[in-house]
Amino acid sequence: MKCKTVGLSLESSKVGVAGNGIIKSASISKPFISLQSNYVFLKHCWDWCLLKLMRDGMNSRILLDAAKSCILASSPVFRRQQFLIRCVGGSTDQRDMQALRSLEVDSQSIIRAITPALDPTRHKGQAGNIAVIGGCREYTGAPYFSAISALKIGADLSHVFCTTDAAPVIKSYSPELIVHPVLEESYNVGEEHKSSIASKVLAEVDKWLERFDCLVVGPGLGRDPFLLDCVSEIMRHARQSNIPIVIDGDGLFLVTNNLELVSGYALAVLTPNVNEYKRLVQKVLSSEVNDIDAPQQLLSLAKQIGGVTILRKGNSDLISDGDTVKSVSVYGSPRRCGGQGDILSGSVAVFLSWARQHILAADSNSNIRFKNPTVLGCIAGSAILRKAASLAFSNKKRSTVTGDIIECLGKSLEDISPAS
Ligand SMILES: NC(=O)C1=CN([C@@H]2O[C@H](COP(=O)(O)OP(=O)(O)OC[C@H]3O[C@@H](n4cnc5c(N)ncnc54)[C@H](OP(=O)(O)O)[C@@H]3O)[C@@H](O)[C@H]2O)[C@@H](O)CC1
Ligand SMILES: Nc1ncnc2c1ncn2[C@@H]1O[C@H](COP(=O)(O)OP(=O)(O)OP(=O)(O)O)[C@@H](O)[C@H]1O
Ligand SMILES: [Mg+2]
Repeated sequence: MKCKTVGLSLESSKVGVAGNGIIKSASISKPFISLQSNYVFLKHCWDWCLLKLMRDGMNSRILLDAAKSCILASSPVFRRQQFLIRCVGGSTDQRDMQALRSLEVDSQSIIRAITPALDPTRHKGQAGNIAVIGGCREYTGAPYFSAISALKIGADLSHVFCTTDAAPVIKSYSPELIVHPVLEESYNVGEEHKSSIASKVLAEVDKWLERFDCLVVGPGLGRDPFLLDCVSEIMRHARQSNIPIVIDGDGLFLVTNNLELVSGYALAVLTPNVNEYKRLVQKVLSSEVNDIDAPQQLLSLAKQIGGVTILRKGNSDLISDGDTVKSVSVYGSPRRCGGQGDILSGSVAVFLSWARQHILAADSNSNIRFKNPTVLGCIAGSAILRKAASLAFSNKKRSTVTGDIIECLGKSLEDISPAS
Protein backbone atom coordinates (compact mmCIF):
# COMPACT_ATOMS: atom_id res chain seq x y z
CA MET A 1 0.00 0.00 0.00
CA LYS A 2 1.28 3.43 -0.85
CA CYS A 3 1.32 6.05 1.80
CA LYS A 4 2.41 9.58 2.42
CA THR A 5 3.91 10.54 5.73
CA VAL A 6 4.03 14.10 6.92
CA GLY A 7 5.55 15.28 10.13
CA LEU A 8 5.30 18.37 12.24
CA SER A 9 7.77 19.75 14.71
CA LEU A 10 5.84 21.22 17.58
CA GLU A 11 8.65 23.54 18.48
CA SER A 12 9.27 25.07 15.09
CA SER A 13 6.05 24.18 13.26
CA LYS A 14 8.19 22.78 10.45
CA VAL A 15 6.65 20.18 8.19
CA GLY A 16 8.60 17.58 6.33
CA VAL A 17 8.15 14.34 4.44
CA ALA A 18 9.32 11.04 5.90
CA GLY A 19 12.90 10.43 5.08
CA ASN A 20 14.05 13.98 5.44
CA GLY A 21 16.10 14.98 8.44
CA ILE A 22 13.23 16.20 10.57
CA ILE A 23 11.09 13.11 10.64
CA LYS A 24 13.89 10.61 10.67
CA SER A 25 15.52 12.00 13.75
CA ALA A 26 12.21 12.27 15.57
CA SER A 27 11.09 8.77 14.84
CA ILE A 28 14.40 7.28 15.81
CA SER A 29 14.83 9.13 19.07
CA LYS A 30 11.24 9.05 20.36
CA PRO A 31 8.89 6.12 20.79
CA PHE A 32 5.34 6.95 19.70
CA ILE A 33 1.93 5.72 20.65
CA SER A 34 -0.27 4.66 17.78
CA LEU A 35 -4.01 4.70 17.29
CA GLN A 36 -5.36 1.90 15.19
CA SER A 37 -7.57 2.28 12.18
CA ASN A 38 -7.47 0.82 8.69
CA TYR A 39 -6.08 3.83 7.08
CA VAL A 40 -4.76 6.31 9.59
CA PHE A 41 -1.91 5.96 11.97
CA LEU A 42 -1.36 8.82 14.30
CA LYS A 43 1.82 8.80 16.24
CA HIS A 44 2.49 11.38 18.82
CA CYS A 45 4.90 12.47 21.48
CA TRP A 46 5.47 15.83 23.07
CA ASP A 47 7.91 17.14 20.52
CA TRP A 48 6.62 15.55 17.38
CA CYS A 49 3.49 14.47 15.65
CA LEU A 50 3.33 12.25 12.60
CA LEU A 51 0.37 11.54 10.39
CA LYS A 52 0.70 8.64 8.04
CA LEU A 53 -1.99 8.85 5.37
CA MET A 54 -2.72 6.09 2.90
CA ARG A 55 -3.12 7.30 -0.67
CA ASP A 56 -6.82 6.49 -0.83
CA GLY A 57 -7.36 8.29 2.43
CA MET A 58 -6.24 11.77 1.49
CA ASN A 59 -9.51 13.46 2.23
CA SER A 60 -10.72 15.81 4.88
CA ARG A 61 -12.73 13.16 6.77
CA ILE A 62 -9.62 11.14 7.45
CA LEU A 63 -7.66 14.22 8.36
CA LEU A 64 -10.40 15.19 10.75
CA ASP A 65 -10.39 11.77 12.40
CA ALA A 66 -6.66 12.09 12.80
CA ALA A 67 -7.11 15.55 14.21
CA LYS A 68 -9.70 14.30 16.70
CA SER A 69 -7.25 11.72 17.91
CA CYS A 70 -4.60 14.37 17.96
CA ILE A 71 -6.44 16.66 20.34
CA LEU A 72 -6.82 13.81 22.77
CA ALA A 73 -3.10 13.52 22.81
CA SER A 74 -2.15 17.12 23.43
CA SER A 75 -3.37 20.66 22.99
CA PRO A 76 -0.24 22.09 21.37
CA VAL A 77 -0.64 19.32 18.84
CA PHE A 78 -4.15 20.50 18.16
CA ARG A 79 -3.11 24.09 17.56
CA ARG A 80 -0.59 22.97 15.01
CA GLN A 81 -2.52 20.19 13.36
CA GLN A 82 -4.52 22.76 11.41
CA PHE A 83 -1.25 23.91 9.94
CA LEU A 84 -0.45 20.31 9.09
CA ILE A 85 -3.81 19.79 7.45
CA ARG A 86 -3.30 22.88 5.31
CA CYS A 87 0.09 21.57 4.28
CA VAL A 88 -1.26 18.25 2.99
CA GLY A 89 -4.03 20.02 1.14
CA GLY A 90 -7.02 18.89 3.19
CA SER A 91 -9.99 20.92 4.30
CA THR A 92 -12.22 20.49 7.32
CA ASP A 93 -15.68 21.43 8.37
CA GLN A 94 -15.43 24.66 10.36
CA ARG A 95 -17.96 23.59 12.99
CA ASP A 96 -16.13 20.32 13.65
CA MET A 97 -12.91 22.23 14.06
CA GLN A 98 -14.48 24.61 16.52
CA ALA A 99 -15.91 21.72 18.49
CA LEU A 100 -12.45 20.18 18.71
CA ARG A 101 -10.84 23.42 19.78
CA SER A 102 -13.35 23.92 22.55
CA LEU A 103 -12.41 20.63 24.24
CA GLU A 104 -9.12 21.76 25.74
CA VAL A 105 -9.70 23.82 28.80
CA ASP A 106 -7.74 26.54 30.58
CA SER A 107 -7.18 24.51 33.74
CA GLN A 108 -4.88 27.08 35.34
CA SER A 109 -7.54 29.81 35.33
CA ILE A 110 -10.00 27.38 36.87
CA ILE A 111 -7.54 26.38 39.59
CA ARG A 112 -6.84 30.05 40.37
CA ALA A 113 -10.53 30.85 40.54
CA ILE A 114 -11.64 28.02 42.83
CA THR A 115 -8.65 27.73 45.20
CA PRO A 116 -9.66 29.54 48.40
CA ALA A 117 -7.42 32.23 49.86
CA LEU A 118 -5.58 31.34 53.08
CA ASP A 119 -7.75 33.59 55.20
CA PRO A 120 -6.92 33.81 58.95
CA THR A 121 -10.61 34.17 59.78
CA ARG A 122 -11.43 30.71 58.45
CA HIS A 123 -11.56 27.78 60.85
CA LYS A 124 -10.45 24.16 60.62
CA GLY A 125 -12.59 22.22 58.21
CA GLN A 126 -13.58 25.11 55.96
CA ALA A 127 -10.92 24.26 53.41
CA GLY A 128 -12.29 20.74 53.14
CA ASN A 129 -13.11 17.64 55.14
CA ILE A 130 -12.71 14.60 52.93
CA ALA A 131 -13.43 10.92 53.59
CA VAL A 132 -12.03 7.98 51.65
CA ILE A 133 -14.00 4.73 51.84
CA GLY A 134 -11.43 2.09 50.98
CA GLY A 135 -8.63 -0.09 52.23
CA CYS A 136 -8.86 -3.80 52.85
CA ARG A 137 -6.57 -6.71 53.65
CA GLU A 138 -4.96 -6.61 50.18
CA TYR A 139 -4.77 -2.89 49.48
CA THR A 140 -3.60 -0.36 52.02
CA GLY A 141 -1.61 1.93 49.71
CA ALA A 142 -4.49 3.19 47.56
CA PRO A 143 -6.65 4.76 50.33
CA TYR A 144 -3.54 6.27 51.88
CA PHE A 145 -2.49 7.87 48.56
CA SER A 146 -5.95 9.28 48.03
CA ALA A 147 -6.42 10.63 51.56
CA ILE A 148 -2.93 12.11 51.95
CA SER A 149 -3.20 13.79 48.53
CA ALA A 150 -6.33 15.58 49.72
CA LEU A 151 -4.37 16.97 52.67
CA LYS A 152 -1.31 17.91 50.61
CA ILE A 153 -3.47 19.91 48.22
CA GLY A 154 -4.99 21.84 51.07
CA ALA A 155 -7.92 20.06 52.71
CA ASP A 156 -8.00 20.53 56.48
CA LEU A 157 -9.07 17.01 57.44
CA SER A 158 -8.84 13.66 55.72
CA HIS A 159 -10.50 10.48 56.98
CA VAL A 160 -10.22 6.86 55.88
CA PHE A 161 -12.99 4.30 56.53
CA CYS A 162 -11.41 0.90 55.96
CA THR A 163 -11.58 -2.71 57.17
CA THR A 164 -10.48 -3.53 60.70
CA ASP A 165 -7.47 -5.40 59.27
CA ALA A 166 -6.25 -2.52 57.12
CA ALA A 167 -6.62 0.24 59.72
CA PRO A 168 -3.44 -0.30 61.81
CA VAL A 169 -1.40 -0.46 58.63
CA ILE A 170 -2.86 2.76 57.20
CA LYS A 171 -2.52 4.52 60.57
CA SER A 172 1.14 3.59 60.61
CA TYR A 173 1.75 5.36 57.28
CA SER A 174 0.76 8.74 58.62
CA PRO A 175 -0.46 10.36 61.82
CA GLU A 176 -2.17 13.02 59.69
CA LEU A 177 -5.01 10.75 58.64
CA ILE A 178 -8.05 9.94 60.79
CA VAL A 179 -8.54 6.23 60.29
CA HIS A 180 -11.77 4.41 61.17
CA PRO A 181 -11.55 0.61 61.36
CA VAL A 182 -15.24 -0.01 60.62
CA LEU A 183 -15.64 -2.14 57.50
CA GLU A 184 -15.66 -5.94 57.50
CA GLU A 185 -15.10 -8.55 54.81
CA SER A 186 -17.08 -11.81 54.61
CA TYR A 187 -14.24 -13.98 55.89
CA ASN A 188 -14.42 -12.13 59.20
CA VAL A 189 -18.21 -12.28 59.64
CA GLY A 190 -20.40 -15.31 60.29
CA GLU A 191 -23.57 -15.58 58.20
CA GLU A 192 -25.78 -15.06 61.26
CA HIS A 193 -24.02 -11.79 62.19
CA LYS A 194 -24.06 -10.13 58.79
CA SER A 195 -27.19 -8.07 59.31
CA SER A 196 -26.18 -6.70 62.72
CA ILE A 197 -22.64 -5.94 61.55
CA ALA A 198 -24.00 -4.14 58.48
CA SER A 199 -26.19 -1.94 60.70
CA LYS A 200 -23.21 -1.23 62.94
CA VAL A 201 -21.01 -0.24 60.01
CA LEU A 202 -23.65 2.12 58.71
CA ALA A 203 -24.23 3.68 62.14
CA GLU A 204 -20.47 4.28 62.53
CA VAL A 205 -20.21 6.05 59.19
CA ASP A 206 -23.49 7.95 59.67
CA LYS A 207 -22.10 9.59 62.81
CA TRP A 208 -19.59 11.43 60.61
CA LEU A 209 -21.29 11.67 57.25
CA GLU A 210 -22.83 15.14 57.49
CA ARG A 211 -19.44 16.69 58.25
CA PHE A 212 -17.86 15.60 54.99
CA ASP A 213 -17.56 17.84 51.95
CA CYS A 214 -16.87 14.90 49.68
CA LEU A 215 -16.51 11.11 49.79
CA VAL A 216 -14.06 9.11 47.71
CA VAL A 217 -15.40 5.59 47.35
CA GLY A 218 -13.26 2.76 46.10
CA PRO A 219 -9.47 3.14 46.37
CA GLY A 220 -8.26 -0.25 47.58
CA LEU A 221 -11.78 -1.24 48.62
CA GLY A 222 -11.59 -4.80 47.29
CA ARG A 223 -14.56 -6.70 45.92
CA ASP A 224 -15.91 -8.67 48.85
CA PRO A 225 -19.71 -8.92 48.35
CA PHE A 226 -20.62 -8.25 52.00
CA LEU A 227 -18.31 -5.24 52.18
CA LEU A 228 -19.69 -3.89 48.90
CA ASP A 229 -23.27 -4.24 50.23
CA CYS A 230 -22.33 -2.09 53.22
CA VAL A 231 -20.65 0.47 50.98
CA SER A 232 -23.75 0.61 48.75
CA GLU A 233 -25.76 1.61 51.80
CA ILE A 234 -23.20 4.27 52.73
CA MET A 235 -23.48 5.68 49.21
CA ARG A 236 -27.29 5.80 49.44
CA HIS A 237 -27.04 7.76 52.68
CA ALA A 238 -24.44 10.15 51.24
CA ARG A 239 -26.68 10.73 48.26
CA GLN A 240 -29.67 11.52 50.49
CA SER A 241 -27.49 14.12 52.22
CA ASN A 242 -26.31 15.63 48.91
CA ILE A 243 -22.68 14.85 49.61
CA PRO A 244 -20.57 14.64 46.44
CA ILE A 245 -19.06 11.20 45.78
CA VAL A 246 -15.95 10.50 43.72
CA ILE A 247 -15.99 6.85 42.66
CA ASP A 248 -12.79 5.10 41.69
CA GLY A 249 -11.14 1.66 41.64
CA ASP A 250 -13.33 -1.05 43.14
CA GLY A 251 -16.05 1.55 43.71
CA LEU A 252 -16.40 1.55 39.92
CA PHE A 253 -16.69 -2.23 39.93
CA LEU A 254 -19.58 -1.83 42.41
CA VAL A 255 -21.27 0.99 40.50
CA THR A 256 -20.92 -0.62 37.09
CA ASN A 257 -22.90 -3.58 38.40
CA ASN A 258 -25.37 -1.37 40.33
CA LEU A 259 -25.87 1.73 38.22
CA GLU A 260 -28.87 2.87 40.25
CA LEU A 261 -26.41 3.87 43.00
CA VAL A 262 -25.32 6.88 40.95
CA SER A 263 -27.81 7.16 38.12
CA GLY A 264 -29.25 10.69 38.02
CA TYR A 265 -26.99 11.93 40.83
CA ALA A 266 -25.33 15.10 39.55
CA LEU A 267 -22.82 15.13 42.44
CA ALA A 268 -21.35 11.75 41.46
CA VAL A 269 -17.98 11.65 39.71
CA LEU A 270 -16.66 8.46 38.11
CA THR A 271 -12.90 8.32 37.42
CA PRO A 272 -12.36 5.18 35.33
CA ASN A 273 -8.99 4.01 34.06
CA VAL A 274 -8.78 2.17 30.77
CA ASN A 275 -10.14 -1.16 32.15
CA GLU A 276 -12.82 0.45 34.25
CA TYR A 277 -13.96 2.60 31.32
CA LYS A 278 -14.20 -0.41 29.06
CA ARG A 279 -16.43 -2.24 31.55
CA LEU A 280 -18.61 0.85 31.95
CA VAL A 281 -19.06 1.33 28.20
CA GLN A 282 -19.87 -2.34 27.69
CA LYS A 283 -22.41 -2.32 30.49
CA VAL A 284 -24.13 1.01 29.82
CA LEU A 285 -23.85 1.47 26.04
CA SER A 286 -23.63 -2.22 25.13
CA SER A 287 -20.76 -1.40 22.77
CA GLU A 288 -16.99 -1.30 22.65
CA VAL A 289 -14.77 1.68 23.40
CA ASN A 290 -14.50 4.01 20.42
CA ASP A 291 -11.22 5.92 20.44
CA ILE A 292 -11.86 7.94 17.31
CA ASP A 293 -15.12 9.45 18.58
CA ALA A 294 -14.05 9.33 22.22
CA PRO A 295 -15.61 12.70 23.25
CA GLN A 296 -18.97 11.80 21.72
CA GLN A 297 -18.98 8.38 23.34
CA LEU A 298 -18.06 9.83 26.73
CA LEU A 299 -20.83 12.41 26.41
CA SER A 300 -23.37 9.65 25.63
CA LEU A 301 -22.15 7.58 28.54
CA ALA A 302 -22.46 10.43 31.05
CA LYS A 303 -25.89 11.33 29.68
CA GLN A 304 -27.04 7.72 29.81
CA ILE A 305 -26.12 7.49 33.51
CA GLY A 306 -28.28 10.53 34.15
CA GLY A 307 -25.76 13.37 34.11
CA VAL A 308 -23.04 12.03 36.38
CA THR A 309 -19.58 13.42 35.63
CA ILE A 310 -17.06 11.01 34.15
CA LEU A 311 -13.32 11.61 34.04
CA ARG A 312 -11.86 9.17 31.55
CA LYS A 313 -8.20 8.79 32.49
CA GLY A 314 -5.58 8.40 29.80
CA ASN A 315 -2.93 10.13 27.78
CA SER A 316 -5.31 13.09 27.89
CA ASP A 317 -7.96 13.15 30.59
CA LEU A 318 -11.44 13.62 29.10
CA ILE A 319 -14.25 14.93 31.26
CA SER A 320 -17.99 15.00 30.60
CA ASP A 321 -21.19 15.57 32.55
CA GLY A 322 -23.44 14.67 29.62
CA ASP A 323 -23.74 18.32 28.54
CA THR A 324 -20.19 19.23 27.74
CA VAL A 325 -16.84 17.52 27.12
CA LYS A 326 -13.55 18.97 28.30
CA SER A 327 -10.01 17.75 27.90
CA VAL A 328 -6.95 18.19 30.12
CA SER A 329 -3.71 17.49 28.32
CA VAL A 330 -1.22 19.27 30.58
CA TYR A 331 2.04 17.41 30.27
CA GLY A 332 2.24 14.59 32.83
CA SER A 333 4.72 11.78 33.14
CA PRO A 334 5.64 8.76 31.04
CA ARG A 335 5.92 6.71 34.26
CA ARG A 336 2.79 4.63 34.81
CA CYS A 337 3.45 3.50 38.38
CA GLY A 338 0.34 2.35 40.25
CA GLY A 339 -1.31 4.86 42.55
CA GLN A 340 -1.57 7.93 40.28
CA GLY A 341 -5.30 7.37 39.91
CA ASP A 342 -5.56 7.34 43.71
CA ILE A 343 -3.84 10.73 43.91
CA LEU A 344 -6.29 11.95 41.31
CA SER A 345 -9.35 10.82 43.29
CA GLY A 346 -8.22 12.68 46.43
CA SER A 347 -7.35 15.78 44.37
CA VAL A 348 -10.69 15.82 42.58
CA ALA A 349 -12.49 15.53 45.94
CA VAL A 350 -10.77 18.66 47.29
CA PHE A 351 -11.17 20.78 44.17
CA LEU A 352 -14.78 19.69 43.80
CA SER A 353 -15.44 20.91 47.37
CA TRP A 354 -13.67 24.20 46.64
CA ALA A 355 -15.56 24.64 43.38
CA ARG A 356 -18.85 24.10 45.21
CA GLN A 357 -17.92 26.72 47.79
CA HIS A 358 -16.81 29.10 45.06
CA ILE A 359 -20.08 28.71 43.15
CA LEU A 360 -22.20 29.01 46.31
CA ALA A 361 -20.40 32.23 47.21
CA ALA A 362 -21.63 33.52 43.81
CA ASP A 363 -18.48 35.51 43.33
CA SER A 364 -19.40 38.11 40.73
CA ASN A 365 -15.73 38.48 39.79
CA SER A 366 -15.51 34.83 38.84
CA ASN A 367 -14.36 34.38 35.29
CA ILE A 368 -15.39 30.73 35.12
CA ARG A 369 -17.71 30.15 32.22
CA PHE A 370 -19.22 26.82 33.19
CA LYS A 371 -20.64 26.18 36.58
CA ASN A 372 -20.78 22.47 37.26
CA PRO A 373 -18.57 21.95 40.37
CA THR A 374 -17.96 18.30 39.52
CA VAL A 375 -16.54 19.21 36.10
CA LEU A 376 -14.45 22.01 37.61
CA GLY A 377 -13.14 19.64 40.30
CA CYS A 378 -12.15 17.07 37.67
CA ILE A 379 -10.35 19.63 35.52
CA ALA A 380 -8.41 21.07 38.47
CA GLY A 381 -7.60 17.65 39.99
CA SER A 382 -6.39 16.28 36.69
CA ALA A 383 -4.21 19.30 35.90
CA ILE A 384 -2.58 19.37 39.34
CA LEU A 385 -1.85 15.65 39.34
CA ARG A 386 -0.37 15.79 35.86
CA LYS A 387 1.81 18.79 36.71
CA ALA A 388 3.00 17.08 39.91
CA ALA A 389 3.77 13.91 37.95
CA SER A 390 5.79 15.95 35.49
CA LEU A 391 7.76 17.68 38.29
CA ALA A 392 8.41 14.36 40.04
CA PHE A 393 9.55 12.76 36.80
CA SER A 394 11.97 15.58 36.06
CA ASN A 395 13.63 14.82 39.41
CA LYS A 396 13.40 11.06 39.66
CA LYS A 397 13.05 9.79 36.08
CA ARG A 398 12.50 6.02 35.99
CA SER A 399 12.58 5.67 39.74
CA THR A 400 9.56 7.99 40.17
CA VAL A 401 6.98 6.40 42.45
CA THR A 402 3.62 7.61 43.70
CA GLY A 403 5.07 9.08 46.91
CA ASP A 404 7.37 11.31 44.81
CA ILE A 405 4.38 12.68 42.92
CA ILE A 406 2.50 13.34 46.17
CA GLU A 407 5.50 15.35 47.39
CA CYS A 408 5.19 17.56 44.29
CA LEU A 409 1.47 18.33 44.73
CA GLY A 410 2.22 21.38 46.88
CA LYS A 411 4.63 22.94 44.41
CA SER A 412 2.36 22.07 41.54
CA LEU A 413 -0.48 24.11 43.11
CA GLU A 414 1.83 26.85 44.41
CA ASP A 415 3.14 27.56 40.90
CA ILE A 416 -0.40 28.19 39.70
CA SER A 417 -2.06 29.70 42.76
CA PRO A 418 0.53 31.02 45.24
CA ALA A 419 -0.41 30.84 48.91
CA SER A 420 0.40 34.49 49.51
N1 LIG B 1 -0.67 0.49 46.23
C1 LIG B 1 -1.97 0.12 46.21
O1 LIG B 1 -2.51 -0.31 47.23
C2 LIG B 1 -2.75 0.28 44.97
C3 LIG B 1 -3.99 -0.31 44.88
N2 LIG B 1 -4.81 -0.13 43.85
C4 LIG B 1 -6.15 -0.69 43.97
O2 LIG B 1 -6.17 -1.93 43.32
C5 LIG B 1 -7.52 -2.24 43.02
C6 LIG B 1 -7.65 -2.65 41.55
O3 LIG B 1 -7.31 -1.54 40.77
P1 LIG B 1 -6.62 -1.69 39.37
O4 LIG B 1 -6.24 -0.37 38.90
O5 LIG B 1 -5.55 -2.73 39.44
O6 LIG B 1 -7.87 -2.20 38.55
P2 LIG B 1 -7.98 -2.73 37.09
O7 LIG B 1 -7.01 -2.02 36.19
O8 LIG B 1 -9.39 -2.72 36.69
O9 LIG B 1 -7.56 -4.23 37.34
C7 LIG B 1 -6.44 -4.82 36.74
C8 LIG B 1 -6.71 -6.29 36.64
O10 LIG B 1 -6.86 -6.84 37.94
C9 LIG B 1 -8.13 -7.48 38.07
N3 LIG B 1 -8.64 -7.16 39.39
C10 LIG B 1 -8.52 -5.98 40.02
N4 LIG B 1 -9.01 -6.05 41.26
C11 LIG B 1 -9.46 -7.31 41.44
C12 LIG B 1 -10.08 -7.98 42.52
N5 LIG B 1 -10.31 -7.38 43.70
N6 LIG B 1 -10.42 -9.27 42.34
C13 LIG B 1 -10.17 -9.87 41.17
N7 LIG B 1 -9.57 -9.28 40.11
C14 LIG B 1 -9.22 -8.03 40.23
C15 LIG B 1 -8.98 -6.96 36.96
O11 LIG B 1 -9.82 -7.98 36.51
P3 LIG B 1 -11.25 -7.68 35.83
O12 LIG B 1 -11.93 -6.64 36.67
O13 LIG B 1 -11.00 -7.21 34.46
O14 LIG B 1 -11.96 -8.96 35.90
C16 LIG B 1 -7.99 -6.55 35.90
O15 LIG B 1 -7.73 -7.60 35.04
C17 LIG B 1 -8.33 -0.98 43.33
O16 LIG B 1 -8.90 -1.10 44.61
C18 LIG B 1 -7.28 0.07 43.33
O17 LIG B 1 -7.68 1.22 44.09
C19 LIG B 1 -4.44 0.71 42.73
O18 LIG B 1 -5.04 1.96 42.98
C20 LIG B 1 -2.93 0.84 42.57
C21 LIG B 1 -2.20 1.11 43.86
N1 LIG C 1 -0.94 7.13 28.81
C1 LIG C 1 -0.87 8.16 29.66
N2 LIG C 1 -0.06 9.21 29.44
C2 LIG C 1 0.01 10.25 30.30
N3 LIG C 1 -0.70 10.31 31.44
C3 LIG C 1 -1.51 9.30 31.72
C4 LIG C 1 -1.65 8.17 30.86
N4 LIG C 1 -2.53 7.31 31.42
C5 LIG C 1 -2.92 7.89 32.57
N5 LIG C 1 -2.30 9.07 32.75
C6 LIG C 1 -2.43 9.99 33.90
O1 LIG C 1 -2.36 9.27 35.11
C7 LIG C 1 -3.53 9.49 35.87
C8 LIG C 1 -3.95 8.17 36.48
O2 LIG C 1 -4.41 7.35 35.44
P1 LIG C 1 -4.27 5.78 35.46
O3 LIG C 1 -4.85 5.27 34.18
O4 LIG C 1 -2.87 5.39 35.82
O5 LIG C 1 -5.25 5.46 36.69
P2 LIG C 1 -5.39 4.12 37.51
O6 LIG C 1 -5.08 2.93 36.67
O7 LIG C 1 -6.71 4.18 38.16
O8 LIG C 1 -4.27 4.34 38.62
P3 LIG C 1 -4.08 3.53 39.97
O9 LIG C 1 -2.84 2.75 39.78
O10 LIG C 1 -3.98 4.57 41.02
O11 LIG C 1 -5.30 2.67 40.16
C9 LIG C 1 -4.57 10.10 34.94
O12 LIG C 1 -5.30 11.12 35.53
C10 LIG C 1 -3.75 10.67 33.81
O13 LIG C 1 -3.59 12.06 34.02
MG1 LIG D 1 -7.29 3.06 39.89
